[in-house]
Amino acid sequence: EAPIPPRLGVETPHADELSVLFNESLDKWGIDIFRVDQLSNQHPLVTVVFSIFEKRDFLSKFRIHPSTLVNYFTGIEEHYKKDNPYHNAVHAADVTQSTHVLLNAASLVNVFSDLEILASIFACAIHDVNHPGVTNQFLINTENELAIMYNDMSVLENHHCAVAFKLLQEPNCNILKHLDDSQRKQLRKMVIDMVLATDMSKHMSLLADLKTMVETKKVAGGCLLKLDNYSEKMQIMQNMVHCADLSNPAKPLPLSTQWVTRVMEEFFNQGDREKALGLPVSPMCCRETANIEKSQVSFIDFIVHPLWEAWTELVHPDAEHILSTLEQNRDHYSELSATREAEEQQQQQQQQQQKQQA
Ligand SMILES: COc1ccc(C2=NN(C3CCN(c4nc(N)nc5ccccc45)CC3)C(=O)[C@@H]3CC=CC[C@H]23)cc1OC
Ligand SMILES: [Mg+2]
Ligand SMILES: [Zn+2]
Repeated sequence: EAPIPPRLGVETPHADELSVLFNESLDKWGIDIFRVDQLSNQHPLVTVVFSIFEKRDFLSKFRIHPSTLVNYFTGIEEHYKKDNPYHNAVHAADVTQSTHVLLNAASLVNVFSDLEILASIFACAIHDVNHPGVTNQFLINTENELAIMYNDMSVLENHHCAVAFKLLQEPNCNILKHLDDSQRKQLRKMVIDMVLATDMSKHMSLLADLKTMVETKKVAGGCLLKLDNYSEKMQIMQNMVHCADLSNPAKPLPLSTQWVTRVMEEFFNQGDREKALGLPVSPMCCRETANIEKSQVSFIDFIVHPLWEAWTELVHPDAEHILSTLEQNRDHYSELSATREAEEQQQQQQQQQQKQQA
């Protein structure tokens, strides 16, 4: 019989501290996921997934042996590239835990079945697996084998799904073994639909559909429609995972700034490679000219805030505190960028004066 894994799914000398942290904050927006990474001996994804599955009683509901769960998500975690500054297992753990919190919104209670919740958590955990640390456009521009494999269509997102489902076939990794065929087929379709929707090129159409749903919900007297058809329910699940994927600027500032440093480092590494290859450098990827604070303000204004505004309306009033954190953070970056701009102008004036005096 397979051995029972350790309490939190991972061997760590900090097991007590980690279980205190989870008891306090696993269900909270703003858990320090970087501390979870440290306390879990760099197994943030395994321990977050294991703890969420336990909390939601998924091991018994879906008859998943704890060692199978640990084997599979350890394999997934190993396929997240540790030397990616941003798209690594900590990001996957962050998106998974964030979605776990969003699912607990009062207005979403009884909307999703256990299978739909399992699919959402699973989709988050695997949504960036084996990410190469560059964008779809870079893979397409360099005719990378992944772009050839997926004909330039949602190249990364197709790859993440394929890697995750292939790993299920490894020995003692099939966590879906005791689902019946119909459940397994439904889960596979839902996971693919959610992961493919994390491609930023789908953002505008996803948001448009969400806004339409919010409008119809208003008409239906404010409560969330009893969503009976698959496409409406999947729209909400896709937007929920997409919100979690775009949740960095909506987290407490000390967490948000760490994500900014990480994502810009990953973008700058791509910019270095584009320069070396004589390719045009992608937006926000040039370490010499990028204005980090300005990029955050426009990322929030054009992309993150419109999405979270719509999500907050959909689940009103459960996400108000998230939207206000996002707005506070936006003002912080905007003030920072104004101060930096003023300093730069002052320096230029001083340099001009020194030139004139010389
Ligand atoms: C913490 O801070 C960030 C975290 C994640 C990302 C992410 N960014 N993106 C894209 C987003 C839109 N981008 C813009 N391009 C162009 N031409 N113009 C723009 C003008 C204003 C804003 C954005 C853009 C390209 C990159 C991903 O695709 C990642 C993968 C999936 C989800 C989000 C990720 C960015 C962050 O800060 C900038
Ligand atoms: Mg992705
Ligand atoms: Zn992601």
